[in-house]
Formats: sequence, structure tokens, C-alpha cells
Amino acid sequence: VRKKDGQRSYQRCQEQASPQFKRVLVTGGAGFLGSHICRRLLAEGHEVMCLDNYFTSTRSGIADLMGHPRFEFIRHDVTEPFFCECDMIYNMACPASPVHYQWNPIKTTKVSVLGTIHMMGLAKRVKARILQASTSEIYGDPEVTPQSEDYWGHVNTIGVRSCYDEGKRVTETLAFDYLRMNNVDIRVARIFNTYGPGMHPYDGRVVSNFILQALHDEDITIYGDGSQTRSFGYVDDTVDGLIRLMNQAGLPAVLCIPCFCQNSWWRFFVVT
Ligand SMILES: O=c1ccn([C@@H]2O[C@H](COP(=O)(O)OP(=O)(O)O[C@H]3OC[C@@H](O)[C@H](O)[C@H]3O)[C@@H](O)[C@H]2O)c(=O)[nH]1
Repeated sequence: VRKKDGQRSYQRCQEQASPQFKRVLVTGGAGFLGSHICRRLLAEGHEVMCLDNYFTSTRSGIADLMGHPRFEFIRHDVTEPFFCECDMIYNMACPASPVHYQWNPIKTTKVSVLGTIHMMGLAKRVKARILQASTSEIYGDPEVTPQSEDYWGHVNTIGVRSCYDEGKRVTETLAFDYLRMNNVDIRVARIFNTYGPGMHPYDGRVVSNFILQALHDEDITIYGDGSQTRSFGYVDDTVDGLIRLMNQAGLPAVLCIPCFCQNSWWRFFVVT
């Protein structure tokens, strides 16, 4: 504000900020789910800081967001500390496709463990609410189907999927220890197999593989005997669930998204 004598005065940020609009940090914000979260938050009027190192994502995935007045991209690897002022954190950074997370499994474990320590530490420091992305893979090779939030899982600690499964289990442990020790306002979402627009054609997961094979008139590759089941989530519904989990009080601190029964792929593809 310019006063009569020509001097400038500045209102304090807290006075200017509308309480309904938040400064939100989205790690992995250039990725498949992260970019959809950024878009939804911008549409709701929030200020979005998108943190990503393009490990499994590309600039083109968020090209539509660049230049948006409330969008800021920060190229950064969450395995290194990061500090900023924010009200909410969606900690989404981690390769999610089995092909990608097994490519450098030590890095995958580091992203989960160090990335979560850095983001929980930041949430504690700036008193931000934090949503930690977990996964259906924390159940490992489950003995119970469908899995509910109170099932503890059946995980191999030394298999090729362990870097992701165990890494994500530690993210949950860290979240709850930051809650118990430092009263950090946490949310944990166990995200199941998500598909939809913006998914990389060579993501390597079953939905994009099958679609690509069908488009190229190639044989569909079914690993194993095809008796596996998955709970598939359309990306808009998954983002709805994540945003509601973040915003609502009184929901369980851990939530499976989507939280309906497991389908065989055959049923999924026929129904969809
Ligand atoms: O071409 C393919 C790809 C996959 N599959 C099978 O399809 C099933 C689903 O495999 P995907 O590669 O899509 O991924 P998964 O469901 O195992 O895990 C995924 O979903 C849950 C997320 O939280 C994880 O990030 C992600 O790893 C598996 O049983 C897999 O063996 C095929 O039969 N053919």
C-alpha cells in the first residue's frame, strides 16, 4: 500500500491471506497422481508449490501448469532436505510402477525413507498438515482379500518388490511416530492401482500395458496364471479421496483409496 507521503507499507502476510486458500507443497507434483493433485488444488484457488526431480516424470506432463500465476515448480530431489513456508504437504514423491521402482531399488527406499523424514520434519517445523502417500503394496502378498485398513499385511522383506513395499511401510511408521512424538497433523492414504489420463504409455503397469497392446493389435501379456486381483481406481476418484482425506476432520488417519472390493482384471476390463 502506498501512503500519502510516498512511503510504502506492507500488510502482514497472515492478514492478507484468505484462510480458505492454502499454500500447498506437492512433492512428486510432476508425476501422474501429483500433477492431477496440482491441477485440482489450483482449480480450488490454492497456491501450489510443485517439487519434483523428473526421475520418472517429464516437463511435458505439467506443461499446462507452467505460467499459472499460483503455480511454482521447484526442481528438487526429496532425498535432500527442503524448507519452505506452507500450510499443507502432499508427499507423493516416489516411483510407483514396479518397472520404475525396481530399476534402482536402493534409490526407491531412500526416496521413501529420507523423503518422508524430510517432509515430516518440515511439517513439524511449519505446523503444516501432511498427507503421506502409501500403497496397497504395504499388504505384500496378502492372506486376506479384500484388505481393510486394520490388516497388517504379509510382506517379503528381501524380494524384488521389497524396496517399495518396505519403504512405504516405513513411511507409515514415520508418520505415526511424528504424530505421537510431535503431534504432526498426519493423513496416510494407501493408494491402490490408479489409472487415467496423463498416465505414461510406457508406465509399465497393467492398465497402460493392456491398452497399448490392444491399440497395437498385439497379444496381451498376462503375468503368472492371471488369478491375481487388484482394486483399480480412476485418477479423478483417487484425487477426490486424497483431497477429502486431507481436508476433513474425523476420518481415520489411514485410508485405503479406493476402498471397495478387489476385481480380477477380466472383470475390470469387461466392466470398464
Ligand atoms: O503387462 C502386464 C502388467 C502387469 N500384469 C500383472 O497385473 C497386476 C498388476 O500389476 P501392475 O504392474 O499394474 O501394478 P501393481 O498392482 O502390482 O502395483 C501397483 O499398484 C498399486 C500401487 O500403489 C503401486 O504403486 C503399483 O506398484 C500384477 O499381478 C502383474 O503381475 C500383467 O499381467 N501384465
